[in-house]
Amino acid sequence: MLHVTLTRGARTPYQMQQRKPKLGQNFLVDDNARHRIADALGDVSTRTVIEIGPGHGAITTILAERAKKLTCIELDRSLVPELRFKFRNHPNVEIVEADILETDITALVPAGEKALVIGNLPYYITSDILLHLCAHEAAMELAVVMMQREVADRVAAEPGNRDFGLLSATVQMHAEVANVFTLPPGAFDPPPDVYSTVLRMRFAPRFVELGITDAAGFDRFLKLCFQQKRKTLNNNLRAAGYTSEQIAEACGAAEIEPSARAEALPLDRFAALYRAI
Ligand SMILES: C[S@@+](CC[C@H](N)C(=O)[O-])C[C@H]1O[C@@H](n2cnc3c(N)ncnc32)[C@H](O)[C@@H]1O
Repeated sequence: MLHVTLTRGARTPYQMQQRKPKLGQNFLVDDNARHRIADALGDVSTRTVIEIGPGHGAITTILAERAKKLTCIELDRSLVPELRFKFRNHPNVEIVEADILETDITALVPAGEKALVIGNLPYYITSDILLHLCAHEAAMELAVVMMQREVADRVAAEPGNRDFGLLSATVQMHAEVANVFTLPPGAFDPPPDVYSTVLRMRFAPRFVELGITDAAGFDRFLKLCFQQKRKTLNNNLRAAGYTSEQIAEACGAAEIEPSARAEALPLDRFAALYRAI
């Protein structure tokens, strides 16, 4: 007979065989941290919560006791039976085997409600997940998401900061972003090579306020402005096919120097430039 003695935080033989680094599987093993991240969602007793990548259920276990409804999206099919077994006595918990990027988040949220989203994200697709959340912003109030610290710094950066870029501008058009806390690699098993930061994103699209009627067109325009981060707006927009005259005129109307770089512009200036051009 095999006898295994487990210390707190140690993995069972079952869990060891489950780890798939390609799926970004760095499991949260710091007990205090998993409570802090769950607490950052606030009162969920009347809410629908969507968890991205429940893994072995570090955060799920806490929210299963608190949420009115908890829907967990897990891509790794070998984790799904374990999760379904673990939460078999929680009728409020649903484990869905799916790729979050292929999931219609809006369809998971009952009509008239706004969901809360939580996740210790798989880091290899963090930006894609953030953009996917933004695309479904109307169905959500808040997301509390953990990601590599450097990516979180970029998402939360303000104009003029060297971290401010396309990801910052795009996400900040859809949500107010706040840094919640940062964790060292030792909070995870296996420990990643990087620190991790939890961000709170409160969905509050700014398109109407900034006079943008075509959000998708504006997102595409931002990509052109940041095409080459170190180049001036004039050069990036020239490369995108605008003439010098068009750029000079639009920059004049938007009160921007054509020699400015996109990383220095606040969102309302991008909006003014888009409207003018
Ligand atoms: C960083 S782990 C977090 C696991 C767990 N929530 C925790 O904190 O310990 C990321 C989880 O996302 C899952 N995952 C990876 N890619 C995914 C995708 N495209 N859609 C849904 N889940 C995914 C992984 O299998 C893994 O369980």
